[in-house]
Amino acid sequence: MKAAMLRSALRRRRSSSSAASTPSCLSRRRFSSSPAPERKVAILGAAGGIGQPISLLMKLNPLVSRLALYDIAGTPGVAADVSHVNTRAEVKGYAAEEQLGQALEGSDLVIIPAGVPRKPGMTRDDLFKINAGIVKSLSEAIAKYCPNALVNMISNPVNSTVPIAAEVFKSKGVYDEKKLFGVTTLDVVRAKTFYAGKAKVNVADVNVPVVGGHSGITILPLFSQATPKTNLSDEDIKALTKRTQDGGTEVVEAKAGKGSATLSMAYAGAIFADACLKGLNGVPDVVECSFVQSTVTELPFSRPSMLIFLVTGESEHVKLGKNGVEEVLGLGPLSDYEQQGLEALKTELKSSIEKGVAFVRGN
Ligand SMILES: NC(=O)c1ccc[n+]([C@@H]2O[C@H](COP(=O)([O-])OP(=O)(O)OC[C@H]3O[C@@H](n4cnc5c(N)ncnc54)[C@H](O)[C@@H]3O)[C@@H](O)[C@H]2O)c1
Ligand SMILES: O=C(O)C[C@H](O)C(=O)O
Repeated sequence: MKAAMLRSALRRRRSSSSAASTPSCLSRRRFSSSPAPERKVAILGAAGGIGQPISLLMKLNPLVSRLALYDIAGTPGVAADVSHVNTRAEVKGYAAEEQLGQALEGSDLVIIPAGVPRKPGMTRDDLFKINAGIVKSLSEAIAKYCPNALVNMISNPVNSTVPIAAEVFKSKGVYDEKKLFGVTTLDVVRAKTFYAGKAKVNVADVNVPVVGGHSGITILPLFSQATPKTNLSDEDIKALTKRTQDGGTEVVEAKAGKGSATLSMAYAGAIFADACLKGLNGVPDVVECSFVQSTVTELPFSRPSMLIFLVTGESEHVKLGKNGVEEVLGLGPLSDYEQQGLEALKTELKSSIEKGVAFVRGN
């Protein structure tokens, strides 16, 4: 049932006009004379490697009317620079911690790329030590100043930072699982690019769902559901899966100590943020993959308030609506290889989720 719904939603999405599937900053709607509803977007970590290009992309998005750029370093320059772009959004920079409240107040959507990136030889989990604290304090501020905003978590390790934010929101009594998203769109972007290259099809026509979390084997691309259908061999599918799982490391190594993916991430983050804004604005059939809480699981709730993402933590196809996640669409039919991948990722994903939860609970 869920699989059929998913297929039909994805079909609708592919066949629909640009409204649901083309990022607004890339669509001709930016020349439209009728403005979309007022929407405030806050970017926390706006002066960083991801923060700067995603600030620009959100400034280009006609769905944004106010753009709040917050960082603990370098904000004034970035805000002044971006503010000169002649598009709808009014840009304001917020530079110090005491300005965080103002940056967040009235936000419909908060995008979080704050935190340190990997260097060669590191895992995403190695970032936990620093980034967990950053995400916790930013989440506390969101709970205080804009508890109803949608939150797009980019900071790594996503498999733990999303549970951290959820636990903070729960502790403040403002948690709504429909509004918290781990941004895994970059895995989808990569899977599409690599599939199109291998299958020699037009990348613009390609769709590949990616489920699971956002780290190594927890990233599970579902090439069996990729469209257009092609006759790639099992070996090709294995190689594509591995390359998608290692995509972040490929960039980290190529940057040789100067950080991780920033430009492709900003692109992916802007696509996901745009989908959230479209959902808020009531555009129908907006479907993306994201790391969200879900009760679609065969596992029992082992602790009453423990986070159970799908099967202890899966990315999901979510249909976005006026309140955030409107519907979790499920995994769809998996090949044997994907089913094995799903089983294999559970242990790591479960432990990353529990690590995040324990960090906030102090145990
Ligand atoms: N989800 C994904 O797919 C994905 C992809 C790429 C990178 N990332 C992650 O995104 C994060 C940022 O990467 P980057 O390359 O932009 O790093 P960066 O170091 O270039 O930028 C991070 C920014 O965060 C700011 N910052 C630090 N602490 C802050 C705080 N308390 N409040 C506000 N801002 C703060 C820094 O001043 C800096 O400007 C990393 O954790 C990285 O691993 C995630
Ligand atoms: O790989 C990283 O550390 C950054 C990010 O998660 C990515 O997938 O590019």
